[in-house]
Amino acid sequence: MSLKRPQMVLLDLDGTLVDSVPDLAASVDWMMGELGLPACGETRVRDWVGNGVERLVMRALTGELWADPPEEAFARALPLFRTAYTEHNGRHSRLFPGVAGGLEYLRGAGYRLGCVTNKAEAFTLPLLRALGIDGYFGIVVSGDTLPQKKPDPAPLLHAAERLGVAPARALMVGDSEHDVKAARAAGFQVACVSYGYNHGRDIATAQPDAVVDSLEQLRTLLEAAA
Ligand SMILES: O=C(O)COP(=O)(O)O
Ligand SMILES: [Mg+2]
Repeated sequence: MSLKRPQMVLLDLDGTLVDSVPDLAASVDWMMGELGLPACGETRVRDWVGNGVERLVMRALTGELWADPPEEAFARALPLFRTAYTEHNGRHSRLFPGVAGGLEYLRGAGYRLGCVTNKAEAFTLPLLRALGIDGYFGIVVSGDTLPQKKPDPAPLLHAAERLGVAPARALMVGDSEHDVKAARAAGFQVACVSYGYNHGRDIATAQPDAVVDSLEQLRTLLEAAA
């Protein structure tokens, strides 16, 4: 499907701009060690990223995507994870191939840019700075900026309002079904990257308007937009 030319592009963080799994997995595994529990490893953690820090910790404790651990275990685990991730965040996280070129193109072509992530703000801003990409975004909406996270449309609508763009002229670029659902509910167009984290499922099944293999391919997509 071809896109209508947007005025604003909002980019998801984990799995879209940044491969953050090595640092997240190291932090989860340190937390598990402190709790006397077995490590989870990068492969499982990759399938658990995308719904914020609290849900990641719940997934590590239960081994399930949507199960709730006992409250007491969660209350012990969350501060341990936060301590570890404050330490590890950005250490081994890297931009995915094509991100630097893609952001440069988008800025050069005059698109208003924002970052909308479910990652908590205390981790989002240092990570964007560590990777040298904080300067691209006119707005950053983190997982705890508002009471709602993606797949709720509120973070996307908040960014659109702040940047003065109508939802119909906005494009969300993400890696997971939560990005697609949030974009649909907000009345945005949505493109997804094929390389990110989507709980191990092919993102095409979430039916975004387009799938790209690198952010550099956004150029082709946007230049073809009507
Ligand atoms: O789950 C997280 O903490 C971050 O996820 P997102 O950047 O893909 O929204
Ligand atoms: Mg993501």
